[in-house]
Amino acid sequence: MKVVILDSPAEVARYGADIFQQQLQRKPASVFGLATGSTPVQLYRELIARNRAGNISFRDVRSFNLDEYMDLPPTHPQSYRYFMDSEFFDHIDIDPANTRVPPGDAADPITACAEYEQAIAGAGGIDIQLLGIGRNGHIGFNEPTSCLTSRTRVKTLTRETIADNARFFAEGEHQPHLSVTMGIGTIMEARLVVLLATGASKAAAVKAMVEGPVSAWCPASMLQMHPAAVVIADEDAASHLSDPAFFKHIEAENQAMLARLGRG
Ligand SMILES: N[C@@H]1[C@@H](O)[C@H](O)[C@@H](COP(=O)(O)O)O[C@@H]1O
Repeated sequence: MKVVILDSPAEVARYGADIFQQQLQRKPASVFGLATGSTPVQLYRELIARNRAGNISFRDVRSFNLDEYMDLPPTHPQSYRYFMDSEFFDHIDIDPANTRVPPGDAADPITACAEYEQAIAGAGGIDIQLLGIGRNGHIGFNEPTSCLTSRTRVKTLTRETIADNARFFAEGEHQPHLSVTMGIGTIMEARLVVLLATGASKAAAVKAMVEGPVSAWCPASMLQMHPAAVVIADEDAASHLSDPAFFKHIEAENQAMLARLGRG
């Protein structure tokens, strides 16, 4: 697991956007696994700006989102489909038909989850999976105790996650307690995983993910087993790590090596 610690959320967004840009230059028809939440919004804005400037194109990209609430119609402002359209897809040159979000409103979610997995496999698998992290270490909606090899399925949200996300719902408004999420096994099959973490509220989860035992109590800790996972954290989110200076040293060495190889 590579850990990159940067000064600010803006730098986290730029570093993440650079990874997507390099991937698009290598493979214009990339398959992206995308995430919602407040953390990736700046990265999406950065990608939108680069798309508008003509530096990158999403014309041939296909995308699969990580998760969706159960029983919220795609037109609901808190649905993740609505979020992705309004925060990202509506502002870039992606073909809307190539964007998929898990089937939260399917009449038969079990069959629909299996079809979602088949669609990812049919697209050739995910090149980059973008992730945020919940305060309890969840990724997607894979809450603590999730099976570490799980596939796309219906998941019950913890009380903590429901409370964390309540800020997005109006008082008295129905807030789903169920979700459809890619599984941890699904995420682990992505060729590259990029997890963004910003703010002090994520510091304990980041420490558990990076330093803790691999455990279903911290689903993100499974990324320690991924051959190509990059955690991009700001100083606040990295503040509980035992030795942040070591990760900075590694990154400086990596950048120097890339510069020597002419890939900086
Ligand atoms: N299902 C999403 C996750 O994919 C996201 O990573 C997490 C953190 O959100 P935020 O980035 O707003 O802190 O919240 C939600 O529960």
